[in-house]
Amino acid sequence: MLNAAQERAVAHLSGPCLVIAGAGSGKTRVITHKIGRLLRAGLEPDQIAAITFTNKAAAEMRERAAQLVDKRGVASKLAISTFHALGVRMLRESGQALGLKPKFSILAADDVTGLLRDAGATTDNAQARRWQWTISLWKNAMLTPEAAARVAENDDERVAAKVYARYADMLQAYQAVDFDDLIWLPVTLLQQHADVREHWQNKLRYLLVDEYQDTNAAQYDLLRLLVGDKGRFTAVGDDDQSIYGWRGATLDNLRRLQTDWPTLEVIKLEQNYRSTNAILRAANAIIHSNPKLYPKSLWSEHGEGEAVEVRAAQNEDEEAQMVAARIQALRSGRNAELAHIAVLYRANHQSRPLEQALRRANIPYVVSGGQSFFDRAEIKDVCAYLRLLANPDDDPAFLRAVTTPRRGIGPQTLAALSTFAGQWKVSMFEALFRDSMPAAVGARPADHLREFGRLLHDIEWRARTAPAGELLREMLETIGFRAWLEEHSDNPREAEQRWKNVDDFCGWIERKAEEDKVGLTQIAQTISLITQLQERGEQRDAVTLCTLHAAKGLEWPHVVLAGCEEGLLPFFTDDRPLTDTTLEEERRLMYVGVTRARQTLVLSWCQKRKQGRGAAGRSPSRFIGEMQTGQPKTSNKDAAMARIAALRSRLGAAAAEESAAAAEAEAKT
Ligand SMILES: Nc1ncnc2c1ncn2[C@@H]1O[C@H](COP(=O)(O)OP(=O)(O)OP(=O)(O)O)[C@@H](O)[C@H]1O
Ligand SMILES: [Mg+2]
Repeated sequence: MLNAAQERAVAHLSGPCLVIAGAGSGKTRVITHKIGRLLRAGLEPDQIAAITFTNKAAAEMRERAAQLVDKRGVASKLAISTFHALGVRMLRESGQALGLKPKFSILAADDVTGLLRDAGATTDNAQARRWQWTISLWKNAMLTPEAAARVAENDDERVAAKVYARYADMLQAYQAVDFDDLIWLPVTLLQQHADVREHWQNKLRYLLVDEYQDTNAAQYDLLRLLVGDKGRFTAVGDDDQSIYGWRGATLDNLRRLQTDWPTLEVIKLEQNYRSTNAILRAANAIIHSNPKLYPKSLWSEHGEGEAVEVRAAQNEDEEAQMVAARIQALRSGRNAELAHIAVLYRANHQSRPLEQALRRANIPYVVSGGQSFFDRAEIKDVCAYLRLLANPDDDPAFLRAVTTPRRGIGPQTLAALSTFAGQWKVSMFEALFRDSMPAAVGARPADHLREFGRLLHDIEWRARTAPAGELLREMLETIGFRAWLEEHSDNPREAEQRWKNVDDFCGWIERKAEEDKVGLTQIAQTISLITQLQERGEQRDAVTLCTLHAAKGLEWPHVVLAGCEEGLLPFFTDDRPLTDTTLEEERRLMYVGVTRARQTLVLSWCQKRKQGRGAAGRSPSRFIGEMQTGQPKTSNKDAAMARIAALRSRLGAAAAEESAAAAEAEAKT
């Protein structure tokens, strides 16, 4: 169940303990087992606090802990949560000391942007977001508005500090906190109020922290204040998986742990229990190029396994089709469950072509830790029309479509229509055509409603002959959807992006209709089926689509890492060129991705990718080269190795050997 080193970490209860080890070596397992050990040592479940990085990870940990401590009800009392959720709890219970009422509200990111627009007396959303970013960094560095004003280095920052001061007053007046406050207010609370500090130190007798490498300075302070000088805590982490530097996470926290607690027991785990050696070799080779805080090399007893594959595609659509084909091959060839397959990527926008290809191939999927293309408001709006076409009795779809755009139909009218439909036991759409409907909702609203009904009837009728894409575009034109988007977006750029999404969606419908030789109504039926399944959460056997950041800590038997290209992974642009620091962080991100795979791993990249209105040529990620040679290289050699990778994947293994040998020779010179 546990190896010797893990057992040592679990058994060490007397003082502070740090487990520092590579991916898949069982760090999270140490935490769950240690929870069990602490319970057996006599601690009450609510005296144990375990901190994870995401809510999803917290839920998973509670599940695993429940299996270990078979007593019913015990696991639900454990304080397993994210740092932020712990902060909420502390503020609700003890925030009065800071003048915060227990019922304070927590602002979402766009609420904050709105407040900052007011605080800075501007309508410029982009400017407000820049302030938001700066203020967030200040809060994470524990700087008050006054302190921020002192450290501000230029005019922009001085203005931001003024906005910060006004924003802080607004929060106080509204009894509201933002996300960053959830860490630094508890820190302030514990620093300034000895009685509160004592209270929480007695309440939480043992602290366990997963993914410690991604904590920031404020979180470290919270940890230190909570455990006091007794040092009753265990932190586990991997310096090679630190991927939140851009949000202020700092590896200094690993060093600080050793200086702040001289008795710290540091335990390393070497054996990996997750992956095959082919995958681990790739991971080791990539991370080898980064400077080392704690050198380590992963190995496992899972045998060599299948070679890591590199595949090139012409563009992102072809890449997505290739991913879909790969999934089908895994399913039919090896009987793989869809839940055992993940497609990972660097940037959220990469999910769009992937989602479209999976839908076209009827492969169920879930998008985790990011927004699905099909979840975007504008796409859901269009889908509401399609769902209504597929099934006129779909009342939720009716409600969305009939009010998008507004058409002069208000909530009262809809409430009256709903009551009327209920009396007649028909759907709202069908109710539109009952003779007594106008009497129930009023003459004018009835006209608007019927006009909407006629529009849909007309589309349904024409869908029998007209090509799907054309019809859909025409419908969007008729209802004035683009103008509506413009009205309901924060700024022209956002409106344009949203319209582009809709346009993409129409293009996708067009292609699907041509390929499957079907009309709009049939397509609408497939779409509505998948959409509803996803909304009801009934998608148990589904492929996971996930950004690399959200994939941390998770594992799947089969992984495809899409978009392994220069510019995307590592990510950089002309405005944001790579520095040593960002390149190292990108490399760790690649390492996180590669180490999610248990049995098979495919890395794919595109020779061309859409950019603005055109498409730009791309070259394979330097990390592919690093993986294939296993050596850190000079930049010259990089380019040659990238060409080798390109050749190998383009020509297929056998044919590539000859050309690759030539390129390899070139690389040596
Ligand atoms: N001693 C062990 N015996 C058998 N399986 C183990 C052992 N330790 C860990 N595992 C398994 O290995 C896999 C990886 O473990 P775990 O997720 O705890 O690693 P981790 O170090 O937290 O990885 P990451 O760095 O990705 O978060 C899991 O499936 C876990 O159940
Ligand atoms: Mg883990």
